[in-house]
Amino acid sequence: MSAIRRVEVSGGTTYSIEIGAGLLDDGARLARTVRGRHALIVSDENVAPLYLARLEAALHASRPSLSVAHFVIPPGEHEKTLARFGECLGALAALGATRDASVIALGGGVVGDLAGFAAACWMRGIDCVQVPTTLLAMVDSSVGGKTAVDLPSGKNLVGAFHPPRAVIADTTALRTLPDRELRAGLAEVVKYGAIFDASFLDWLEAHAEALLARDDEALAEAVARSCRYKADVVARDLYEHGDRAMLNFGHTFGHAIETEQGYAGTRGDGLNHGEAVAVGMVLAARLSAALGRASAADVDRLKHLLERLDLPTSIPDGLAPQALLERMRLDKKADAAGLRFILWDKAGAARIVAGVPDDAVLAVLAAG
Ligand SMILES: NC(=O)c1ccc[n+]([C@@H]2O[C@H](COP(=O)([O-])OP(=O)(O)OC[C@H]3O[C@@H](n4cnc5c(N)ncnc54)[C@H](O)[C@@H]3O)[C@@H](O)[C@H]2O)c1
Ligand SMILES: O=C(O)C(=O)C[C@@H](O)[C@H](O)[C@H](O)COP(=O)(O)O
Ligand SMILES: [Zn+2]
Repeated sequence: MSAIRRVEVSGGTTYSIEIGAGLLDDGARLARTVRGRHALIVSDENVAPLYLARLEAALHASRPSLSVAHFVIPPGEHEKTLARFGECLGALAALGATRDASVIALGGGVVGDLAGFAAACWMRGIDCVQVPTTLLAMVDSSVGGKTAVDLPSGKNLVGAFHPPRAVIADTTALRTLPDRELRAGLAEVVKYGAIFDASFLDWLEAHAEALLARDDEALAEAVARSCRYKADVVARDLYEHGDRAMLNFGHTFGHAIETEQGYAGTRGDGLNHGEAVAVGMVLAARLSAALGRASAADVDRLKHLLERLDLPTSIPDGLAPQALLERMRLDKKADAAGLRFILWDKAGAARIVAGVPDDAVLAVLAAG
């Protein structure tokens, strides 16, 4: 087994993110994170045939007394719903899950958000162990404790902050990830450089080809560095009263696109989350430049890097600017005073900005 990278997350609850090849088969490591007698593994129909039996076997070998059940949903953002959340709670009830039970989220961010929210709510909160299998989930959604489901009216509108008990990321799972989903994860990786550290953008520019070619070392390094950026801000601001909102760079635009497209991304006829964030980051960067806050050169740099990673950088056809603006009004950063955006001062430095005129936003949306 190659070296395991470990990132500690503090801020209320403390837990470890462990990143390495082969961790899915490390039953002892998995079992150490699971208290009690019951564990419900939540997964989706793409991931379960690949990894569920392995995870169950590893757990059983290490803790034969553990009562393990699974709840498997169809794949896709359109499944991150209150209805599936209810079914997941039903699966916990059928298992007889007590307050020391665990939910194990085996999959991408959809599974992680849904399973995490079920864990947050079952008996007012039980453990959730995140076992991310997409790049996006390894670098972002498995960390930090944001859990949620979508409503037709907006992304992640029903949820809770519920930090995981542990995150165990087996990087070999990335070998089966479709190219499109790998690229989607890279969008959130670029986000960390864009908001926190221009030197990480340099690193990404130097390693773009290696990442796309799934070089093990480059991917593991990208995961670990991303987790460190996220752990750092989550430790300071778990509940997103301040700096954590930087992680929403590109998301006000991106979530509006996903919602307006009816969460069609993973069904193939819309943008998935990472793709929508890629477009959203370019729009947020353009808005920053339009308001005199960032240079055109930095906007071009970001766009060029995303293009090299084969990510979309413009709004898909058929989405009206006014409709997207209306979607943004349910963004969770908005308050009684209106919308707030994460804007750029320059590459590697972002801030939350209120009072952005609708006209400026509409102009950016109209330019695509
Ligand atoms: N909670 C957070 O902080 C946070 C952060 C970022 C994103 N998110 C959420 O995460 C979701 C997006 O997550 P995602 O990009 O992982 O999408 P996803 O969960 O839909 O997974 C993408 C696709 O890859 C498949 N898949 C997963 N792992 C695989 C593997 N190893 N091999 C083959 N196929 C595999 C899935 O079945 C799915 O079809 C969105 O709902 C987004 O809102 C949450
Ligand atoms: O962890 C965070 O904080 C983030 O904002 C990470 C985002 O990448 C993620 O998409 C998150 O789910 C968005 O949160 P929301 O509060 O805008 O729904
Ligand atoms: Zn995101």
